[in-house]
Amino acid sequence: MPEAARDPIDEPLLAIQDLHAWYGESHVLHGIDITVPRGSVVTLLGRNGAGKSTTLKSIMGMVPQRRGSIRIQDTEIIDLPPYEIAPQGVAFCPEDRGIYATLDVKENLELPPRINRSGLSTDQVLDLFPNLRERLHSPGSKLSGGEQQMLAIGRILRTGANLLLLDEPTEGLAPSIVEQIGSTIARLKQQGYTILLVEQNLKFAMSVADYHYLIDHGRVVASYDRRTIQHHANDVLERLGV
Ligand SMILES: Nc1ncnc2c1ncn2[C@@H]1O[C@H](COP(=O)(O)OP(=O)(O)OP(=O)(O)O)[C@@H](O)[C@H]1O
Repeated sequence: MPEAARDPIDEPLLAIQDLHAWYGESHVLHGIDITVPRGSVVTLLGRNGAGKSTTLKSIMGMVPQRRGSIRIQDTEIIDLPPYEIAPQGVAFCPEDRGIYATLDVKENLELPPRINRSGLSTDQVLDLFPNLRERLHSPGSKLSGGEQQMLAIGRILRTGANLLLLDEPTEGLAPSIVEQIGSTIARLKQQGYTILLVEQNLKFAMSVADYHYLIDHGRVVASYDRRTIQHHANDVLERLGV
C-alpha cells in the first residue's frame, strides 16, 4: 500500500496488550490494551486511582511487577529495566514534574543523559520556552508551576526521545498556561513527536489529542477518536466524576 494511503493506526509506535501491574499484593492494572500511532497525541482519561499513571510508569519500567506485552516499534520491553527502556526513545514526565529545587533551570535541563543525537540543544529548548531563558539561573524552587512544567517537558526533549509520556501536564495551572502547554503539544506533534498523556481536563484533552482511552479500575472501558469523543463528552465527564 502506498505510504500516503495508510491509516496511521496501522503503524503503532507503542502497542500495549493485556497489561497487568501490581504494587506488592495490590493488582491495579487488569489487562490494558492501548495503541499509540506514530506521530499522534493520545490521552488516557479517568478518575483518580483509575490506573493512568501506573500505565505510564509501566511503559517506563517503573512498576516492578507487570505482565503482558508493551512494544515500542518492534521491540518488546515488558521485561526490560528503565535504563534499557529509555534508549528505545521514550521519556517520562512525572506528575510531580521532578524538578530539583536546588539546581537552576540550566542545571535541571542538562541533567538527563542524551539517548541519541536528535535531542534538542539547550538553546533549542529555550527557543521553544522563552520564559525559561529569562529564568536560566533561577533555582527550581523559585519557578512557578507553569515554568516547572515547561522545564520538565524541555528536559525530556533534550534526551532525544521521540515518544513522550506526560503525566497530567496541565494539573494546577492557570488557563493561560494550559493554553501554552496545548500549543507546545501541537507544535511537538507537528515536529513528529508521539505523545501519550494522562489528563483529567477533558476540554484540554479534546483540544490536543487524536485518540482517547477512558480507564476505570485498571481497564480500558471506552476509546474514542477526535470525532466520536464529541458525541460522548457528557458521558465521559460523568465517568471522570467532574
Ligand atoms: N506506589 C504505589 N503503591 C501502592 N499502590 C499504589 C501506588 N501508586 C498507585 N497505587 C494505587 O494504584 C491504583 C492506581 O493508581 P494510579 O496512580 O495509577 O491512578 P491514576 O489513574 O493515575 O490516578 P491519579 O490521578 O490519582 O494518580 C490506585 O488505587 C492507587 O492507590
